[in-house]
This record gives sequence, structure tokens and C-alpha cells, in this order.
Amino acid sequence: MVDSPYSVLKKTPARYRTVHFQQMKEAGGKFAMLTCYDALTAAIFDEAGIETLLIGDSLGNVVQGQSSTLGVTMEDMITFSKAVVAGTDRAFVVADLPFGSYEASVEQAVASGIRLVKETGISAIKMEGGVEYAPHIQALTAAGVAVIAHTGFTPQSEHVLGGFRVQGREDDATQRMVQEAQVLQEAGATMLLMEMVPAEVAAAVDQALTIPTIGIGAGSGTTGQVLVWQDAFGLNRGRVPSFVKRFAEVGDALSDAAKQYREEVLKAEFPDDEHSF
Ligand SMILES: Nc1nc(=O)c2c([nH]1)NC[C@@H]1CN(c3ccc(C(=O)N[C@@H](CCC(=O)O)C(=O)O)cc3)CN21
Ligand SMILES: CC(C)C(=O)C(=O)O
Ligand SMILES: [Mg+2]
Repeated sequence: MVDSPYSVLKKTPARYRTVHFQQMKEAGGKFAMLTCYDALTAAIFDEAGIETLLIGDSLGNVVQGQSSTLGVTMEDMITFSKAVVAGTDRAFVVADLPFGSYEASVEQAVASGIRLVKETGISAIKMEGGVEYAPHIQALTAAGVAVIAHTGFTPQSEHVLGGFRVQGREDDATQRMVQEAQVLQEAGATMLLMEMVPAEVAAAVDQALTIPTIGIGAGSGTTGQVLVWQDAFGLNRGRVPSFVKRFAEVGDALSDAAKQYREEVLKAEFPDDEHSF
């Protein structure tokens, strides 16, 4: 269980803090992150021991049914982040800064980051982008906002990157990604997330940094792993990225329950005496 100087004041176990993830990396340990967008799911993942929950802008896809994350707003992120925080006791809760909320200036990034923390109770924000965002990370950190940098494939830039592609396949990719990661660490990033990066590149980046790394489609050499839960647990029955492993078929369980419920309603078997007043 996590130590906290405040644990005598609490009945529930202490929340994970950035320092605990640093300690996990130093001890050679791993941790798990899952996306989450509502309180009931948060309570289940938290109780299962998932160390960190991400309110991803992937909610644009899996909650709002859109084909990209680009339309997600700060108001959307605030609504779903509050719900996740309400359902969480001990997990470290992180939310994405959505497209359009930080790119224009350092001032815009600081205002958005502070707003997201202040209005939701999350512990850190995540921001897509490389070295060009080092000043934003530095200013956010100076203002008291913990930042997770997100590099490799950055979905908010899909139109510039030209599609959903593995990043870092050039000959000098390892050297470039290590240098970029070191700049982001130096700027104050509390962790670094890498999306769709060759496993050996991501492993080299993790080894070159003191801060923990999180991978998605980045092999097993990162400190932590993240997946969109609807992909990994089978609620999303559409096409999922090839790096996703199916750990459950929640969609099939829901479908079976819906069919059985409907059948019992049509046959007047539900509600029975036990479920009637
Ligand atoms: N449901 C969902 N799952 C995700 O993992 C996810 C989102 N939404 N929305 C935000 C970003 C976008 N992500 C994506 C989206 C598409 C691919 C994709 O199509 N990957 C293919 C192509 C890889 C290649 O050609 O190199 C794959 O097969 O993995 C990957 C990550 C990851 N994130
Ligand atoms: C895919 C993860 C890393 C993410 O950024 C999201 O869920 O939005
Ligand atoms: Mg995201």
C-alpha cells in the first residue's frame, strides 16, 4: 500500500503521487494505466489496483462516437474528469489537454492546465507534443501543474502526420527520441508517454530517463503501459489498433444481458413477484 504523511487522517488507502511512480521505476517495477471516463468504471479499476487512470481525449471516439479526438472540448474533459475523480480512492488520475486548449501560447497552456486541475481534482495533465512544448511544460510545472508529455504518434496531429503511423522508424530515431525525451524531462515533465514507437526505441528512451515512461504500442521496455479500456476489454467491437490485446469480451456480456432482459419482458417473466411491490 502507498505511504502518505496524511494516512492517519483517512480511512481509505492513500492516493498514488508522482513520487511513487518515480520509486517504482527506481526499484525496477512496472505499473498499469487504463483510460476511464465515468465513476462506476473508475471504482472498479481503482479497486482492482490499477495504479493510474487516464481521462483520455479518446473519449471523443469511445464515448462520443466521433472519428477523431479533435472535437473534444475543455468542457467535455472537465465533465468526465470530475466523474472519474469521484469514483477513485487511490489511483493517480490524469486527464488530456484537448486539441486547441494549449497550442497557441504558453499562457494558454498554463490557463488550461490550471483550469483542468482546479475544476476536477485530477493529479496531472497530459499534453501531446515534442521539444516545441518544453516552454509550456516548464511554465505549467512552475505553476504547480504536473505534466505528462506525450510523444511518438500524437493523434491530435493526425492531419500533419498524415495518418495513424508508427513514429521513430528512421535510422537516427533512437538518438532523436532520446534527445527529445531528455529535453522534456529537463523542462519538468513528471512522466513521458510514447505512442506507437518501435519497442527498442522506447526501451532506450526509458533507460536514458530518470522519470517513468508509459507506452501504448511501444513494447515492454517502458515503465508503465496504457490501453483504452473499451478496446482491451471488448466493449469496442469495431476495429482496434493492432497493439491492443483483448483481455475480456465485455461487449458480448452486455449483449447477452440485453437479450435476456428483453426476452423476459416480452414473455412477462420480468418483473416477477420478487421484483414487484
Ligand atoms: N479507441 C481508441 N483507442 C485508441 O488507442 C486511441 C483512440 N481511440 N483515440 C485516440 C488515440 C488514437 N490512437 C490510435 C488510432 C489509430 C491507430 C491505428 O489505426 N493503428 C494501426 C496502424 C498502425 C500503422 O500503420 O503503423 C494499427 O494497426 O495499429 C492507432 C492508434 C490511439 N488512441
Ligand atoms: C491513447 C491514450 C494514450 C490517450 O492519449 C487517450 O486515451 O486519449
Ligand atoms: Mg489522448
